[in-house]
Amino acid sequence: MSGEIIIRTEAVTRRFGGFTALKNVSVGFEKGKLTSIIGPNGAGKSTFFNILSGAFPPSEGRVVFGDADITGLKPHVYPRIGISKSFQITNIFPAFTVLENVRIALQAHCSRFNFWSPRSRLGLEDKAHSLLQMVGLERHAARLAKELAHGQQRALEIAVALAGDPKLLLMDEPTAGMSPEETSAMMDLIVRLVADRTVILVEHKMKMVMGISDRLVVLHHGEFLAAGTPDEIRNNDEVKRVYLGQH
Ligand SMILES: Nc1ncnc2c1ncn2[C@@H]1O[C@H](COP(=O)(O)OP(=O)(O)OP(=O)(O)O)[C@@H](O)[C@H]1O
Repeated sequence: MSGEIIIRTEAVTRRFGGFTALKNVSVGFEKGKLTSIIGPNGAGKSTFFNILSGAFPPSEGRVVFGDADITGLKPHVYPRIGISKSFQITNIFPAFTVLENVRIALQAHCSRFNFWSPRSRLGLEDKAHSLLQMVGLERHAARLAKELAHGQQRALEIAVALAGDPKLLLMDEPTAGMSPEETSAMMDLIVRLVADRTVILVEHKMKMVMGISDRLVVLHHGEFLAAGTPDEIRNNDEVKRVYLGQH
């Protein structure tokens, strides 16, 4: 690994009662890259993701973003420091149009003063349209969010997550429940997103992550197993052993 590290964990452990779901995990994530966190069922992927995204703090260890220790920072502060996460369609207002959903998200990131000036409102409208273009929903701008197909709702959710122009985007299973066509559209979108920012995702679909990731982090039984490029991971004997018999 040669590039600048945007976020890292230092000896992160997470316990739930007497059970240790994550043990002493230290991982650095490179800036401007797409890194996927993989591992068999119960490996600790979601727990690790939740610690990175601030959903809950580690029992031990630290999370460092840039130079700042963000361990235990409340989730609502994350967008302000440049970290967004995309994992729930509940971020969307179903009875509002696609455009309104993005506009509301943009407004949430504007100061009141700026928002009411006619110039910034115009800017807001343009920005909303360009975000919709980015995620491939421009032609659905006037439709109600609830009328969109599942894959399109996830794309809208990503536009909402991008409204704060995050440096780091965290995605939990972005293609969950998607058809093959929707999965392929989402993969294209994720690759486009990485042109301007860092993306970390958790995903079960191995073929997908192998195809689009710059780097992979493999967890197993709550422990760090390996990190590297898709080729390095594909050829890693320990990883092969862990995935043997799985698909
Ligand atoms: N809130 C919790 N309370 C108790 N145990 C938990 C909790 N969250 C996770 N675990 C346990 O921690 C372990 C790791 O779970 P986690 O969901 O992080 O794994 P995962 O790799 O995301 O799994 P999957 O691929 O099945 O989604 C599992 O054994 C799980 O049962």
